[in-house]
Amino acid sequence: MMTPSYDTLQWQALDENARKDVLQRPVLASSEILSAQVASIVEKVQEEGDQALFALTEKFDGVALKQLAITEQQVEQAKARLSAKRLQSLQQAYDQIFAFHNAQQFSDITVETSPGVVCTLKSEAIESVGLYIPAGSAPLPSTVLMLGVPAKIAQCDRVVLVCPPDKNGNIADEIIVAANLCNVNEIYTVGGAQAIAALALGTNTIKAVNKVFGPGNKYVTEAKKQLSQQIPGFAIDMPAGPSEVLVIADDKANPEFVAADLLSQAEHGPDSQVILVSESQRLIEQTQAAISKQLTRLSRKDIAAQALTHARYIKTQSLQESVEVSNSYGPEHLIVQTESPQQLIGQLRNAGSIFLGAYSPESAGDYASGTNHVLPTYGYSKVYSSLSLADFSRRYTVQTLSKQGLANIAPCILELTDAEGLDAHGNAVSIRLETNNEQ
Ligand SMILES: NC(=O)c1ccc[n+]([C@@H]2O[C@H](COP(=O)([O-])OP(=O)(O)OC[C@H]3O[C@@H](n4cnc5c(N)ncnc54)[C@H](O)[C@@H]3O)[C@@H](O)[C@H]2O)c1
Ligand SMILES: N[C@H](CO)Cc1c[nH]c[nH+]1
Ligand SMILES: [Zn+2]
Repeated sequence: MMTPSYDTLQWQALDENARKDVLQRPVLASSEILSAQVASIVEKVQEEGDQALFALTEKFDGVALKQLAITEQQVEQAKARLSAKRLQSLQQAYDQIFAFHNAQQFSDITVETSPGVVCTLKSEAIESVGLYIPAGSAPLPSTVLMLGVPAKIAQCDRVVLVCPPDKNGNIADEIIVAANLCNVNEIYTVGGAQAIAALALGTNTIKAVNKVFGPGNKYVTEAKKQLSQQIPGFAIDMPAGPSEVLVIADDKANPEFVAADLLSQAEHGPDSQVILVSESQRLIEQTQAAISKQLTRLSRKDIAAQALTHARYIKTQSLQESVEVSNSYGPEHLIVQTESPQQLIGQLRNAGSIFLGAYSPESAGDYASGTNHVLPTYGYSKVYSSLSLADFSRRYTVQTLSKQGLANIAPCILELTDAEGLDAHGNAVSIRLETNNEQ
């Protein structure tokens, strides 16, 4: 097991460059090599289609698959193997996620911006969507619900799920059953960058989709980025990479709770990043002691210990300064365990999902409170939103102007077409007002 780092950094003592270094994501260090590796996987899928999917699965997942598609019979078998308790928990999580996302339904917005000028904002489901479910390190059925529930509510025509195989070539029963709860139409056993390439480019077996959703490791995230830049009309949800959590805690926080929260994300993978920011030296030291004690009891202690080698413990001068550190890092998850966390809402910026108070662990949002756990990482929470129902549809506008409505705004339009020197635009307005057209 690797030795976690327990250095405490005094924020005040760091200059601007040192502060940037401290808040850098660990995975970005090798980005050029990563980009070349992923580009060659994408090229192989483009050239060889299904054959590449089988070959790359054998190379990276260590299994020789006979087929990619999961059959209806396999879905029924997966259901039959799960215990009643597990089925009931999947159903309960589904119901709560459904409740929160169903409340996000869009209604048309119609505004008569000027007499006779009627503008409407409408929404329509994206036709075909691909859901990436990570399973390299741990199979994540909870992610199926986070992606499948909004896709179902949005009524996307075709919902395709991809997931890497385990060492026996299988997808976890819980993933298949969760997909079935969400009415997913197709399930394929393939993961990594090659799965994203198949969804974006299409192969004989896996037809291309319009948009790919879901988190994944650095290969998956890089493939999403590259393909969305290369293929016109193909989109991705967001860069949702290795998990991150930043905890702001004050002197009154329970160090055992804080340690448990940090470990809960450290166990995702060696690339996960966990950060504690506090103005209390005592709380930091007690949390470090609690981490080293709790770590030894975890089944994934080796993975968590690796992530803890780049953990950060940052001592600030005040709660206000802790908030500033968090805002400049832009964490995927932000947990606030302070005396009055509600008072910080409004000041807390750039976080994908915020958990307030001692009894709001991130695990609640990861599984079952109802919010979405697919969230921007790498600091993209500064510009991307957490996943929601809106991501599964597109908005478009419709407008209708009466002749009088057009006449009312014609002087404004003509003045501006003149300013831009675009006569044909102006003509498309004036020709209508000059013509006696009864239609
Ligand atoms: N941001 C979010 O919202 C969110 C949510 C859930 C999970 N996550 C993150 O998702 C990630 C899941 O990662 P994972 O690895 O467990 O599963 P994964 O399914 O993302 O990746 C596994 C695949 O990676 C490919 N791969 C492995 N080694 C490779 C190599 N050397 N070269 C090329 N391809 C290779 C393989 O094809 C394998 O199937 C974790 O980092 C977790 O923290 C993020
Ligand atoms: N914390 C992850 C997002 O970063 C989501 C997850 C799934 N299962 C457990 N956790
Ligand atoms: Zn998690």
